Amino acid sequence: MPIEFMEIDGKYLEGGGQILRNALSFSCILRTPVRIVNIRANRPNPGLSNQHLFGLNLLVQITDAQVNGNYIKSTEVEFNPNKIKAGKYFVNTQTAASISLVLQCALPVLSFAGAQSELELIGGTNVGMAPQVDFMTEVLRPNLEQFGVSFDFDLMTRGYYPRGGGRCKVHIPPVRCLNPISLTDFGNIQEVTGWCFVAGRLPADLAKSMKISAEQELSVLRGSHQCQLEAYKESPEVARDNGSGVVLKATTNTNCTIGSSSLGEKKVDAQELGAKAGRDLAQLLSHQICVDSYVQDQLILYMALAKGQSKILTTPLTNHTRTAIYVAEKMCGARFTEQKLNENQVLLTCIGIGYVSEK
Ligand SMILES: Nc1ncnc2c1ncn2[C@@H]1O[C@H](COP(=O)(O)OP(=O)(O)OP(=O)(O)O)[C@@H](O)[C@H]1O
Repeated sequence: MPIEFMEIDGKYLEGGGQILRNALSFSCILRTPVRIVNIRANRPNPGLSNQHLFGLNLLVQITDAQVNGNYIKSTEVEFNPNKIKAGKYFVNTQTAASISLVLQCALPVLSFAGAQSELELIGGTNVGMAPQVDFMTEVLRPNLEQFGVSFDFDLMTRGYYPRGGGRCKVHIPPVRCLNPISLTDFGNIQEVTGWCFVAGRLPADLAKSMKISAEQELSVLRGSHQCQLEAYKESPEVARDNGSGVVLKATTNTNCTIGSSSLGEKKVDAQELGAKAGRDLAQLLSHQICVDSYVQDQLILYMALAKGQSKILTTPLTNHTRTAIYVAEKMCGARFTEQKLNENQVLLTCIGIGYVSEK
């Protein structure tokens, strides 16, 4: 019998790599064969790039999938997974391809593997257009924990653009099903924490200046919360190349974790790096939203699979989120409703399908 593939249009709205990752993750979990066409059609370099190909091939391994089109620049992939296998997996991207984005597509799949898995990843830990690994562990993870999903993350080395070489081990415990979440009450800010780092030949003073400018922007926040930012230089054993950045997070007494970040380019304007992350976080907090705009799109798949109604109070929806909703609704039949409360706040509700893993 010919295989019936569900077709996902990779040029829908955002038209980037995330459609591919989400479609593949759903495909593995639901055992739905999927054909993704027009991959990354809205990007200047369409088709699979390194990070996408390594993510795809990892999922091929995890599910013994039959696959067509898994090569660089491919704009169409057919993917037919078998059962998810828990185990030890290793991916060396040999570039600065984002470790976080490889993890983004593998985490939900391995969470439903029925037993603990270990994933060793080599690539970029703090690179542009992707969550820094610190954002994954400090900001995204506490949000995912509300669904019952978690992971342990051991960072051995950091990898920056262009050489990469960052290395981590991720341990992923199994879950059978996901709790629905309700993140709609901002409450009061409890604590603001953050990390301002430099590495390689960059002087430690730059990190201090990032910290000062971030603190200045955060000082507009009212309340009795603690603000504790660290400024440091990575040791040469951990980071061999030049790199710099800031990751900030705020927690509230109602279990919200909201983050912001910035990443240094070749020429580092330390003051602006700190100020940008500080300004972004201060603005999110002044709008009293519970889920920031980068966590927003990364929760869609989990909301769709959770049992029953999930609700998040968040920023106006990003194109990444609308795209993730398109994939989720098409692939698993979950239903999302968006209610605009005002210019800065949207209430996003989802009736999840209550997926339960086979094992
Ligand atoms: N600064 C950031 N902080 C946290 N998350 C981020 C940040 N920048 C991007 N992301 C997340 O990374 C993902 C990027 O998806 P996207 O499809 O744009 O990227 P991609 O796979 O690198 O492909 P492409 O090259 O096609 O853009 C999204 O989930 C987005 O929320």
